[in-house]
Amino acid sequence: MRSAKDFFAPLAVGAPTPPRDIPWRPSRVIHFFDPSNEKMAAKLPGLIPRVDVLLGNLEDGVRADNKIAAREGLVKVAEGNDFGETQFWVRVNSIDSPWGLDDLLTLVPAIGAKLDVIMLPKVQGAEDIHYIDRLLAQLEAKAGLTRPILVHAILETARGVGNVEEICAASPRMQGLSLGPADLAADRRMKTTRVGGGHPGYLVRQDPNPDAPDAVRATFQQDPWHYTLARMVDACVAHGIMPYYGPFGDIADVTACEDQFRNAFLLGAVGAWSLHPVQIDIAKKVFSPEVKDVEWAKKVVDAMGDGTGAVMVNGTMQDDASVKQCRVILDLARRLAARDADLAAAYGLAGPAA
Ligand SMILES: CC(C)(COP(=O)(O)OP(=O)(O)OC[C@H]1O[C@@H](n2cnc3c(N)ncnc32)[C@H](O)[C@@H]1OP(=O)(O)O)[C@@H](O)C(=O)NCCC(=O)NCCSC(=O)C[C@](C)(O)C(=O)O
Ligand SMILES: [Mg+2]
Repeated sequence: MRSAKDFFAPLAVGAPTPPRDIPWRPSRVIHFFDPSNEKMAAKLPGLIPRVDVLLGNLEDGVRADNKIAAREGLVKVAEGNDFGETQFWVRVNSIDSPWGLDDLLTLVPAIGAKLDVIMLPKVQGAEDIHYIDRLLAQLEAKAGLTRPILVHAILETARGVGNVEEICAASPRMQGLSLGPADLAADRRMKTTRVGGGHPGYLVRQDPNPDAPDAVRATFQQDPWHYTLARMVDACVAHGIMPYYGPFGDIADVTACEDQFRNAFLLGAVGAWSLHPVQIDIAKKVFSPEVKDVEWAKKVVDAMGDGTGAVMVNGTMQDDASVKQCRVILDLARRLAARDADLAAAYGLAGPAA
């Protein structure tokens, strides 16, 4: 185990100092594209200003015979676009695959200065983060980078879920976690073949009515991802990093996608992935607080004065704890409003500096 005293020392001579805090930037939507797909790459100039995070995906979803084209395509995208306020991330291939090492050896020297975050799939434990932590420090030093690249882990194996705390704590570079529901379902031997979302068989049923034993009993679908997501949120918050819901594979079912994203938002996630342009606005809407909730939060914060004691607001008790809940909403609304004039107007909060 590393000493707490050198946790923030660079892991290679000449590498940038590891971050003490993960900077907050809007990340309601992480938009995935395949850099080997020219049609998708052609859409990027229009997509970049619409998304909080643009992510070039090199891993699953990219054909094996396109892996090198995708890596090279990502370099071209980085070189040929100005990302403005939008974050630029990559999902590299896993470190046990034939491509993971070359992804890192190519991308860090070529476009490391533009890459905000490297998303690492199939993380099993702290040892995977330690490996990439040292390797990135060596590559950053060699490339003369002055800003450390952050690391985001996908939780998509049973072992990864079991080690979630250690993964979050493994490096000051850790930026966040996403849920990988498809690989996780397979690894756990769950019997759903869907990419995220619910399942009609995963339900609870209303008790029988003794007066009408043959009456239809209502059923209520449950969320099979609730346990994992809640565990991720606790681990991330405990270590000062950010939890994200992952993908929702039923692109055509925009209603269920919105529901799944909202469940994650309510539980504490900061964003979700979009796999198709139709999911971008869903994520942005869901992960921005609703106007009525911002108005309520303002009202409670105003009524609570210095934030201590107990008062009644619209028939409900508010105290030191509930004002903190309201500040969570208001703080997020303020941060988003400061970057988005439309949200600022809707919330009645200060907008971007002119
Ligand atoms: C689902 C697919 C095949 C439907 O693609 P399509 O072309 O059949 O759809 P479409 O509706 O016909 O597309 C309309 C237009 O939008 C374009 N388009 C479509 N998608 C995008 C996009 N993302 N970004 C930019 N442009 C996009 C597409 O090229 C087309 O352009 P056109 O009008 O010029 O013909 C396609 O959207 C796609 O490949 N999306 C990304 C898939 C992906 O990244 N999968 C991996 C992430 S999920 C995962 O890995 C799991 C996890 C976490 O690991 C685990 O749970 O274990
Ligand atoms: Mg996966």
